[in-house]
Amino acid sequence: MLDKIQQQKKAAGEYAASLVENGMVVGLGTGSTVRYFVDRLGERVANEGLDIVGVTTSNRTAHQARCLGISLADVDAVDYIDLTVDGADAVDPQLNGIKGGGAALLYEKVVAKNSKRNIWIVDGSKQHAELGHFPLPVEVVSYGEQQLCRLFKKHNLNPILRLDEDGRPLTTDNGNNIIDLHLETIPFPEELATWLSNQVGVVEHGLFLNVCDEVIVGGDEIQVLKREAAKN
Ligand SMILES: O=C(CO)[C@H](O)[C@H](O)COP(=O)(O)O
Repeated sequence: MLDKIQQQKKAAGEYAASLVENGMVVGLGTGSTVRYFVDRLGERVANEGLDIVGVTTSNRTAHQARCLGISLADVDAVDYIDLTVDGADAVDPQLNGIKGGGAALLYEKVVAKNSKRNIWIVDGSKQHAELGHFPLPVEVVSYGEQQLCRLFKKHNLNPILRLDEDGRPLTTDNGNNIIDLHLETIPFPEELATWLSNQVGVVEHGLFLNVCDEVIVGGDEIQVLKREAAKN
């Protein structure tokens, strides 16, 4: 029996899978919500002969998709991605968000930037009036990461190097590490994003601004939030 949050994740994932059409190149995000989406896509491939090519954002999702018989292509082997479905850790009313709780933010951003349409699938707990509630992941090269931590501390960004279950610095699929910034709020996300991108040793940050076109919130009734409507 799934708890309420899992039910919402499943509902959002399965709804998003119903939007995928024959012939599409589909970006496959990462995380527990995307897992439901990919499961349902796999069912559609097996039962309906749905003909799609997936572009994955992590080794975990690639493994799941392969096991389900979903054809995959490298991001560089396709002209563009028709639709990417991904999860999010926090979403604000303008459909900006924080991603990277699952440490896949770099490939997620590369795939999102090469997609015509980006949909995020979330449970209700991910919606916030302002970003910052969820720690902001920053992917960094390991060489000099303590120097970056000191710099972030100096700027009151409350950095904590993310550890794996063995207590060692967590390594991403790209061999980098993650520093989480524990911020109460992010009043100026654009400025923070630019500042982070300018720091040597930062590979990517988890602020996804003006990326998402639609958010699907799972529940007894599915809510679909659209960027155009959010802007008005
Ligand atoms: O950004 C991500 C991974 O890097 C995930 O999409 C995000 O963490 C949401 O995960 P979940 O669906 O498990 O709540």
